[in-house]
Amino acid sequence: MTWQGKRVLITGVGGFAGSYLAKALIDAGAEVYGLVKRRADGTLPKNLVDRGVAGGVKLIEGDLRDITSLAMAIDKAQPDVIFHLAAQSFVPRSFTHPLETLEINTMGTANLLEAVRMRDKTNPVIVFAGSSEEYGLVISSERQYKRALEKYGAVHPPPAKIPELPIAETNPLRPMSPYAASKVHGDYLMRTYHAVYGLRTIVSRAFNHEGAGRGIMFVTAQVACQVMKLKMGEADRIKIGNVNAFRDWSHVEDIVAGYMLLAERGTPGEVYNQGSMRTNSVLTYILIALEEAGWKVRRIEALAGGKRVDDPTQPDESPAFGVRFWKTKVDRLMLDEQLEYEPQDKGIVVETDKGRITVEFDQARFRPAEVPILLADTRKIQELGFRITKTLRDIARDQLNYYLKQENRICYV
Ligand SMILES: C[C@H]1O[C@H](OP(=O)(O)OP(=O)(O)OC[C@H]2O[C@@H](n3cnc4c(=O)[nH]c(N)nc43)[C@H](O)[C@@H]2O)[C@@H](O)[C@@H](O)C1=O
Repeated sequence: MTWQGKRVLITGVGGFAGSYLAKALIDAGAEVYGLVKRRADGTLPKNLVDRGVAGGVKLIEGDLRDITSLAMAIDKAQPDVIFHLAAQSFVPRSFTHPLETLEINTMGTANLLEAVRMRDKTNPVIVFAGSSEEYGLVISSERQYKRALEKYGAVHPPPAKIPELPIAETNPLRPMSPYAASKVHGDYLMRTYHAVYGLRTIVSRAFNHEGAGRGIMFVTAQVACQVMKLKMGEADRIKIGNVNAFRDWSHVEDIVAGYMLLAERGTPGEVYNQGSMRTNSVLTYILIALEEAGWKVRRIEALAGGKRVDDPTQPDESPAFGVRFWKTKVDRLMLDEQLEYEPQDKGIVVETDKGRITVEFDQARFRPAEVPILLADTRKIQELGFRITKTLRDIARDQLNYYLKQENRICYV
């Protein structure tokens, strides 16, 4: 499929991934319509302005909770392809605002599918932004399985093999937040509407994706913004939550290319992971961001004492879970379960070539339940031609550069 002249509707076009997708589609020659919520002040979404496509996207006012507005958007856009990205996407907010999350993510998805079923005559391809969060409680070792059973009482369904990594599309879905549950519902709805009504729905389960302009409440943006503040002398420490979590981080541009690929070559009714087939700890992301900002990290140690690691960012290429990927010495120690930082460690002192930096644990940033580790098996989408082009250091550099501008350095959570 060529994108030249194709009519595309993006829900969530003003969001982080939506704005990158709009840019890529416009560059490819598509006619892009974007659903945006009414803005009383008449301003354009900052993401669209930052991507340079504020004038290029045909904005349609609408709200996922209002099916009439969705029907009108479909009438107006007459789309060949719909990318359904709009969502309440911040996991902690879903714990404090579960109903809002369900309304937007679950009912909103149902509204969109109903609007397409009732109004559309062209049967567009619909690519749905599912999420790696749907996999949730992934079991990585016997020890972690035992701990999960102690903490949650049950792991359902029980793991067929341990480790359950890397995560294939056939892995069990064990959502660990209202956000994740809302995405599981959307995922199943998409496939139901394919099976029952023949809608051409394709589910993407993207793992974490980052880059310049990532929402400030997400961890990579929190880290990059705070590191830049340190560099500019505007802060004296970094505040963070759980540094033991492992995530499969890709650059948003790679994921957006994957969304387009799915629309072009994906099979309706199917599910595709999108990710980097790497996994790194939040701690590594902090240390890498410090290095990309100009510090050389020599050693780390718990603030409360102990858990000392020399040369923590030393590259480690040894395989983990049968996959060979870039990681650090500190990742390796954490994956081997030799190292884990607890809230009572209070934080970490990072010794660098230019002095010590404090990374302080902030209790408010820990979650009621946590997804411990994510590592994508992306062989299915690779068969369509999917490739990752950016490294973790590329991602950190891109995010740091965004915070060189003072007006972007608003690190509140
Ligand atoms: C694919 C998936 O990706 C995203 O979900 P997420 O993985 O929850 O992303 P995050 O960047 O908020 O957290 C990553 C990890 O980092 C830990 N963490 C430590 N300290 C802080 C901290 O200070 N802030 C945050 N936000 N997290 C922290 C936190 O506990 C978690 O383990 C969304 O786009 C979601 O919509 C989505 O679909």
